[in-house]
Amino acid sequence: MTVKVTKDETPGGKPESVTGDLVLETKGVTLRFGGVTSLDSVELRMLRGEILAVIGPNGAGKTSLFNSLTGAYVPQEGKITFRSGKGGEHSLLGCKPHVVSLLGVARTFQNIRLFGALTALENVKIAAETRLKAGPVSIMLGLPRARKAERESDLKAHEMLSYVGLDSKMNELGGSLSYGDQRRLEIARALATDPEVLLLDEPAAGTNPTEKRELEELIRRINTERGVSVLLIEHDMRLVMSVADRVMVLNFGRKIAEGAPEQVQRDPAVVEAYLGVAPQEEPAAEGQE
Ligand SMILES: Nc1ncnc2c1ncn2[C@@H]1O[C@H](COP(=O)(O)OP(=O)(O)OP(=O)(O)O)[C@@H](O)[C@H]1O
Repeated sequence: MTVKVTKDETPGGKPESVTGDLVLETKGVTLRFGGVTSLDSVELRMLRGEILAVIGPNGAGKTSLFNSLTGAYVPQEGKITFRSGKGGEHSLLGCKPHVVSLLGVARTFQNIRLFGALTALENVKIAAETRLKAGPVSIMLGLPRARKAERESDLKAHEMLSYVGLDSKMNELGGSLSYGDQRRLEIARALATDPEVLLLDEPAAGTNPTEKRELEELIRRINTERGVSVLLIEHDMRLVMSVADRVMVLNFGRKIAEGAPEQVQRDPAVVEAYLGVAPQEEPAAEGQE
């Protein structure tokens, strides 16, 4: 794999919330579509407070894993457990996506899913409202509880747009924003649900080099300032190697490697998965067998 790997120093270091306990765990997760096995006994162990990247060639099963963790797909076998920092252990297998979000696991999508005809602010407010306790009846009747919920979601949406650097664009339509801004808007929307774990599916796809650098900085801030554990799918190896604490590699639905970025990039199985051929042996030095 021809990527240069230097793990940048994280400004300010890791938050104290990195405790080393498991926040998300899968055991033997297997997902099949007819004859295609897109996940094959996948074991994921994500520590609270870490940035864990999931990489692998096209079709390796990365998005299938995200979809299984967030309730969009229901694997035929295995266990998926989320351990909330607020206490409680939850099985996510077969959970409805909105329940997964309420429990504290939020995501963005590889193919951006925003309401193009709503403003940036409205897009984030919708997500913020899912956290609040006002039901449709109290909203229709304009009851005090509903008005309070409306104010809170408005505040939250402003806060999150400002956090991702989109406050000056809050009244622009989601569909009219640049690709990089749409990706950040998706992140703001996910953050508005106050997640403990954030799943980012190819957040750098389609962004320019400046937007990539800003994204890298944003992912670090979300992790260090907000204490959010980040699971990251990304093809941009420079970004992965720069922000990830650990990397897990999938190929044909199976985990083939896991470890520190610099360790994983030297792993012969990973090099082979990316290049399609086994790495060349170093030629023996003269005088050696
Ligand atoms: N809904 C589905 N129906 C049928 N097959 C699917 C479905 N979703 C995923 N697959 C198959 O599962 C395998 C893994 O796909 P997946 O999208 O998870 O890979 P990926 O690693 O995310 O790929 P990429 O990097 O290209 O996004 C592929 O063979 C794909 O065709």
